[in-house]
Amino acid sequence: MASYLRSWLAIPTATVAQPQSDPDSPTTPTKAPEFTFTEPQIDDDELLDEDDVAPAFPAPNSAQRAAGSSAPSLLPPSTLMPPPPLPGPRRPGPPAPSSNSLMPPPTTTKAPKSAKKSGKVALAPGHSPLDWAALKSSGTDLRGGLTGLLRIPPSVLKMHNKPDDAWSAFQGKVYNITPYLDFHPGGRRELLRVAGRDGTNLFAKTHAWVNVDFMLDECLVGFLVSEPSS
Ligand code: HEM
Repeated sequence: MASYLRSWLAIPTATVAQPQSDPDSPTTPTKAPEFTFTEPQIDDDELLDEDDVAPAFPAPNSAQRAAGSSAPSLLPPSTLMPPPPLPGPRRPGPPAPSSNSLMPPPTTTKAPKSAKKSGKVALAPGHSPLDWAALKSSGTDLRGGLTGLLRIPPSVLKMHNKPDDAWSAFQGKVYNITPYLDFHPGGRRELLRVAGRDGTNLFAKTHAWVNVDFMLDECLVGFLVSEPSS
């Protein structure tokens, strides 16, 4: 096969017909060279190359050939390959823990020493974050009766420092935190620490990742302004 392809890829033999040079007649037009394509001679035997030869069957080293038969046949068991050995008994593994084999390895039973105690409190039933979200979107007044937003100086903020009337400022915005007290995952006491004052720093130290603007948007009462000069 390969030699057949080679013969096709080879440049065909070209015979160039030389123009008849006649020195006496210079006006004779010069003929263009003629190309003659010579078809390659393919020997029939060449068409069958080693690539085309089918693999021997049965394979030269097979049991069938050893038995002297060209077709598969039922051979006496003595001529067949022996079956693979059966898996033996399992090798003994590492020794089982002495106390209870169902216990996890001792390395995972101890709590990590560096784990910080969570400051979260158990919220009363009906005070989950989902309940807070539901309350916010219920249309209930969470601003303590205010209809507009106020300009609130620190002296006014200070006056709202009781659990039933608690305001706190976070990043320049003043919120009525009273309705949120029982919903705060960190507990009422923690949140009341910032009642009547700016809680921005304490908030950022505790959980900067919490979105206060979103959590308390319905509790916004106004904006923190500097004390008016008298
Ligand atoms: C009014 C603004 C506040 C909102 C909306 C708020 C909201 C939250 C939220 C959503 C969590 C749960 C955080 C989490 O699961 O990762 C939380 C936890 C907590 N908050 Fe607040 N918080 C506020 C103010 C404060 C302030 C001012 C303090 C501190 C004085 C505080 C102390 C805590 C503590 C200690 C936790 C528990 C953190 C933990 O150990 O997981 N929070 N708060």
